[in-house]
Amino acid sequence: EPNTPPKECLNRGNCTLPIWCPAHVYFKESEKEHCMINGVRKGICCNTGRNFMPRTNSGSARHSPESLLDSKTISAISRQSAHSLAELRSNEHQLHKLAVLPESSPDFGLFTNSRTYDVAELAKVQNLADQARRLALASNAFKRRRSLTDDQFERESFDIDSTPLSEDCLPEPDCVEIVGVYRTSDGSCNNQLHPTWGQALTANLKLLPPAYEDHIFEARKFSVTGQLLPSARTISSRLMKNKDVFNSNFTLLLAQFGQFIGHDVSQSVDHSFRNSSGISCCMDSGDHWPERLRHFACLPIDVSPSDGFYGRHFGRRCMHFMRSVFAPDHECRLGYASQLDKVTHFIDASTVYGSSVEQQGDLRAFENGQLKVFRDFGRNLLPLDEDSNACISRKGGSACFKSGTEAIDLYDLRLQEGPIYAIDYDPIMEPSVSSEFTAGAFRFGHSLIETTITLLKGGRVDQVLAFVPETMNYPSQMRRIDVFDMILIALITQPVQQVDENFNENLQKYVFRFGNCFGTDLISINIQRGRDHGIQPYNRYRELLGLPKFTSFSDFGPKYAKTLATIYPSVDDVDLYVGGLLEQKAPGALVGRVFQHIIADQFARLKRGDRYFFENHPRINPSYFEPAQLAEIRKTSMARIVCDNADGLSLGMVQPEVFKVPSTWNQPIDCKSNIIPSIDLSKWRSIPTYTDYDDYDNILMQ
Ligand code: HEM
Ligand SMILES: [Ca+2]
Repeated sequence: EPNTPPKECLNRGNCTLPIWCPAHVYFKESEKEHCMINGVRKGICCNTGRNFMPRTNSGSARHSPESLLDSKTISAISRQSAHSLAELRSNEHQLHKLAVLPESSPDFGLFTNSRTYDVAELAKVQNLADQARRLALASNAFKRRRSLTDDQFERESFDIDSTPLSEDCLPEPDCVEIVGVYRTSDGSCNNQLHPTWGQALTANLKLLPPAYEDHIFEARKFSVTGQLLPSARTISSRLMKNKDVFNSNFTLLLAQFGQFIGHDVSQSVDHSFRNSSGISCCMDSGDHWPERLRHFACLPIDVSPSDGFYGRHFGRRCMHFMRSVFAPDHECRLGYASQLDKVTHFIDASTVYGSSVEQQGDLRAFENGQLKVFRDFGRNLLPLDEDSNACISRKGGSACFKSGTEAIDLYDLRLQEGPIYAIDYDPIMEPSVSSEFTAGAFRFGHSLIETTITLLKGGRVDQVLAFVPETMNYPSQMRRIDVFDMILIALITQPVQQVDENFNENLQKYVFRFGNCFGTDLISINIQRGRDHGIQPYNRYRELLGLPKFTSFSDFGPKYAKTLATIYPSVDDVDLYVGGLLEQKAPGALVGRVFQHIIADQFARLKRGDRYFFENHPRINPSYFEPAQLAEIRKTSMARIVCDNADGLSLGMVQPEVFKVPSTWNQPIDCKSNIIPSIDLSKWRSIPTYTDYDDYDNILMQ
């Protein structure tokens, strides 16, 4: 840089990372004021916009709709949106005779993956979905009546607190009732000013105002040139390949743990009929439903007649895709729709324990604080689920067993020296999961997976299993006594694949295939999910991060330029998921800059926005750990967790860094060795309590 920006913001706002200041993408270059964060990172001076984290909010316009419309009109809008929803529901009722997903179809598998099982939870989800849709319909009516521009609607916010529309706002949890020593099971009351932040069954946030076609909730459909966008399947089939390209540094455990964390923080829910059965978005014949018979939440993917797999072999023209349900806005405003996250956004092992008091009750033994277990050949497995259908679900991580089968506890994996307590809790940092993360960047993991997992026994190949469909949703494999160790060994030794345009063929053709000739295409689903969640095209995120925008397809590199140009009308149309997979890798990273920032932003939110983060100081975190306990926690490692959870049948040695393949510097050692330290639980035996934190700090200093 010819001239380094000043350390502080001289004229306006606070110095923040560009990703936390979406409003800057609206500034002209000459209006942008740069600054330095901690003297090392270039930041931007920020004080305006929505969904962003700077300290001041003075630049953003907040209106009450009453200042723009009289209360009679507001009431009319409220009635009208209730009426429109009722109409949608009555059409849905008609469809129920026609368009129920057959349970044997691959699309049913996809649906069970993103549905909700528990009757009480389903009712809650459907209620919230209705509220949110009414608000979306009201937003639409409001925008039209007031002739608001798209731009105004994106950047300004319209409080509806004191209007009849507020009936559909998210209810505030009553935090006073809760004795706040530990996390609540649904994540509520973590943030004391915004008790719904991070709570289960609340909205994903958006890093940029969404790219909805109508700026409110309809999925993006047209190119910036005005032409139709290419179908998600066209992009998948023309651009994505099935070559094996390994990354010989990292092990499959990295992918597995990534998926585990991903599902701890986010699970979207597909629309279903009121009685929980699946809605079919394509006719059994493989054609699209005529418009009038298509459910309002269906967003089926076009399949071209020349499609080499679904089209030519199976005569399909339509790929099932159901939209995620919406959630009401956290702050009771009119505006664009956001999607509902069923689980607690925080990293809190909700994959294991569930995201509500009811789910926890179901899993706990209520004896010595332990979980219920299923004793199988002398091993403790998770309890079996009475619902055999759950076998093809993602309920709590995996299936047939209640909750997750992943027998790993969540510990922080850094063995680092540093201040005893973290000091960066930030009560204005919204911890919610972003759509960009969960419906885009964090699905980079799908590219890591190779076709098979090889199980070894005594150094010989015992079984070669295809990830899809032979391991996915077949947890009964786990009951073969020696399989668990063999899987663990494979996870810590087999390398992942590179994050790129290459995918395991099964993920592109046979996901949820079961007994059928074909399954669904996860890559098409990911691209369509991005459009469903209103994720902006890739280039907008370059802008958001302060990176130069791509001006032509050749900026993606010669390898992709030609193919991209035959698919997309403009470089400004490239979907985030696609651009993120193709972008040049950042130094030392598995992914490129844009995915890297979106992922880093998310983990920063999840840590800094979580009052109960385990390292937080007792002043902040009421369930803090004693320094001696923290020291124990920090001793542990993923290697120790693998060792301690193995059955000890064939797994007796692991390399200290299990996310990396064994090497000269990372040689397998005996699980009994204290080179892989264990946690000393005796430090939890006596729990001193401090009433005065200054005392506490004095003890720390000694
Ligand atoms: C064989 C391995 C895997 C299979 C078959 C698989 C399959 C799926 C499916 C079917 C969905 C739902 C798609 C939709 O309806 O939008 C999904 C979502 C997702 N997957 Fe994977 N996945 C695998 C591995 C991974 C890995 C390794 C990661 C990350 C490192 C990952 C991250 C995610 C995320 C973040 C979501 C979105 C969750 C949500 O918010 O609902 N997956 N996956
Ligand atoms: Ca969680």
